[in-house]
Amino acid sequence: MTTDVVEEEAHLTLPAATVEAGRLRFASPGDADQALRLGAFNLAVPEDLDVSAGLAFCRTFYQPATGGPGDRHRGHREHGHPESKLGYEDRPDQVEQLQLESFLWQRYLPDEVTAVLRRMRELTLDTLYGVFDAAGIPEEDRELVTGGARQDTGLCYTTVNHYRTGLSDRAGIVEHSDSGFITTICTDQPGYEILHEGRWTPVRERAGHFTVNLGDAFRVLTRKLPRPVTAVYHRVPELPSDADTPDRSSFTIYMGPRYDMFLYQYDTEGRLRRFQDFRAFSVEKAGKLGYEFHSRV
Ligand SMILES: O=C(O)CCC(=O)C(=O)O
Ligand SMILES: [Fe+2]
Repeated sequence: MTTDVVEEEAHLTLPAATVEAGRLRFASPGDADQALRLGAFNLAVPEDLDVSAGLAFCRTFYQPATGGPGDRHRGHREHGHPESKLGYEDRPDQVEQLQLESFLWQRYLPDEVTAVLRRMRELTLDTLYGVFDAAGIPEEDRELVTGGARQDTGLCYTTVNHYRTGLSDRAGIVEHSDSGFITTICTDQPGYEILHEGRWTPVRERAGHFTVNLGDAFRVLTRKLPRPVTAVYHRVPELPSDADTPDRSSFTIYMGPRYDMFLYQYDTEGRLRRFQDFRAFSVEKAGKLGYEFHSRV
């Protein structure tokens, strides 16, 4: 008798959390520990949040403008977004992306998309504060290190990603860590992988959940604390073109320091110190990874 051995690629299941009445709750204390160590976890999509307008926008933003000048669903490749320091980017991987600061959503995006993003911004803020709790960051320091995330005076933006499967011989999105404190990702398909114990590992999708990444600003802040946070290295490998499957979409909410601020770090005695100018840090990081830093920042 022969036994068929099905080689299955090892998938990783991320720890899970929910936000209830504005407070982040991990499924267990073990999930909280693992989330900080991995720098990634799943966050339940609240029952009253319908993300479909956001995913629909991922499938139209790059299309040529057709409607009147007021059509904010399309035409973002050519738009220019003069008010934004970020805007549209045709990247060297499969992704073309639109990045817009939160104070510009109302101006440039369809109303129903702005509504979804605002709700996700609230959720991301509650989640950030929950991770600060888990990492032991004193409440009185949070305004300073985030530049006022609660008042929306830090840097908050959305990234809208279209994975162009027609472009072959390039990654979906190249490996990177996110630069800020936190990124909440909503996607319609698997593909997200993290570097885990030295191996690129696909992450199992958890239905009804966002993926949350913790970034460089968190890693720097907590490096010398008893519970250091990892800035998760992540990527999406090249996605094949498939007539039966629409191109992969994702959109995110990012929160980090403003580029005119400092990154901070606790020393071994727990004293908060300036670490590095965040813009200089970002330019240096872009240089190491071989890409151009936003020319308008
Ligand atoms: O699309 C994804 O799953 C990840 C996107 C991402 O890493 C980013 O926008 O920084
Ligand atoms: Fe990312």
